[in-house]
Amino acid sequence: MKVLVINAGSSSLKYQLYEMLNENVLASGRVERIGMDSSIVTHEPADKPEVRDVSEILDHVTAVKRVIDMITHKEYGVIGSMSEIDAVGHRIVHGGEVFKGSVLVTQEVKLEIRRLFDLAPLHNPAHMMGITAVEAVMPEVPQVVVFDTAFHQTMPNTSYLYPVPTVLYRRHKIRRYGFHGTSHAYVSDKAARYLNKPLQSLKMVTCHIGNGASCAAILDGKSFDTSMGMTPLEGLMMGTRSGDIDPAIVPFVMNKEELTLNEANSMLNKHSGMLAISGISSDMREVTEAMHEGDKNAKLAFDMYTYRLRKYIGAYAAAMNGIDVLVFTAGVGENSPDVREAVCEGITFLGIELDKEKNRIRSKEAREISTPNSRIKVLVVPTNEELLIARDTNTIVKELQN
Ligand SMILES: Nc1ncnc2c1ncn2[C@@H]1O[C@H](COP(=O)(O)OP(=O)(O)O)[C@@H](O)[C@H]1O
Ligand SMILES: CC(=O)OP(=O)(O)O
Ligand SMILES: [Mg+2]
Repeated sequence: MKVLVINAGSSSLKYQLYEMLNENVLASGRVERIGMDSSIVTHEPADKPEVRDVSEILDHVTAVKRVIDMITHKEYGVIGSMSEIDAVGHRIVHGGEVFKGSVLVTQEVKLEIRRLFDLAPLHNPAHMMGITAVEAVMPEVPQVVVFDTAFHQTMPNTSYLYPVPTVLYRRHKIRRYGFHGTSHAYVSDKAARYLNKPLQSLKMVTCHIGNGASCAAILDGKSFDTSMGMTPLEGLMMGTRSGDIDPAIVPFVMNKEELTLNEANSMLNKHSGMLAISGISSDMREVTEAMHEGDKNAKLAFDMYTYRLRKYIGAYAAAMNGIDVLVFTAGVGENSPDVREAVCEGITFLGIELDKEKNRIRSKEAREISTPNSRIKVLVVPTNEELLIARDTNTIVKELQN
């Protein structure tokens, strides 16, 4: 079976085409700047050179058509025609309390995703555009949706409720949902396999630190707590998101600076985090580089970022009454030895002993970076959200065919 995985954002659409027989990626790529004056299309076939193209792509339907053109192209395509695509799997950020696992797209499912627009205004409307675009271009092809929130639906109410009037939960479903669930699920499973131990027997903290960043406490193989909340704003300090702050700051600043709701939201989501503190960039590479060149604000941003991460790891070790495995993943977690070292060197009392040389080795494989004596195993596990989406899509569509 061939599965096309789509991660649609408001102005971008990323894709991967899988052959599920051997879980090979046939091609991947992205359309960026949808709806802007010049959109950029990047297509990476597995065995051919990368293709880049700048053109005008005004909406998601056109973007999906371009993707199909790319993967079926005579020269740089990887399949003969669109009819070879058996199913499409989508990443959906918010599944609320309704979706506890991946499902086939039906009218009802689409209605539910629409009902969740309120809870994820930046993400879910864009995903819906992806779904309707695929429907328009490939009406016969079954689609499956895989939710970032689903893995965290196992959290106990002590983890997911906020200490605010309970009417807010009953009326508006205000609670912690957590995100990056597909990634936390993938890397925790992979880490247990790497260590050759049953996942259920390990107390794990997984750190998905990319542009968005979240930690999860994994107990008995299930999500027990996670740092993102009702929206992907809570928790760790991120590229442009503040993470945890005193909630009283919001009405205070709105009043003092005469900010609208949108402006306040934008301040915390787009103009905070590492970008705000470093004054340089939201990108950890640029911040680290500036820090090594002696920039004080970059160093402060780096120190705050790693300090806040250590606090969460400590909190989750306490929450689970122990920790056996610490996992780093996503853009920063997989590629920044500086961040991993700063985090691990600050929590040695927990029983972490980092092998500094191993930590500096670059690799795309899952690997251990703690010493043999370290009581807590520290691993770097490259995430693969797309593969899990492809697997779920494959399973659900196969069941449909039987
Ligand atoms: N070599 C590197 N060193 C430090 N940070 C890196 C490196 N490569 C990537 N990153 C960080 O990874 C972040 C992107 O992570 P990623 O998981 O790809 O994000 P997204 O949330 O967009 O999927 C970038 O902002 C960058 O800071
Ligand atoms: C939910 C979320 O924060 O996603 P991303 O890391 O892709 O921004
Ligand atoms: Mg990501």
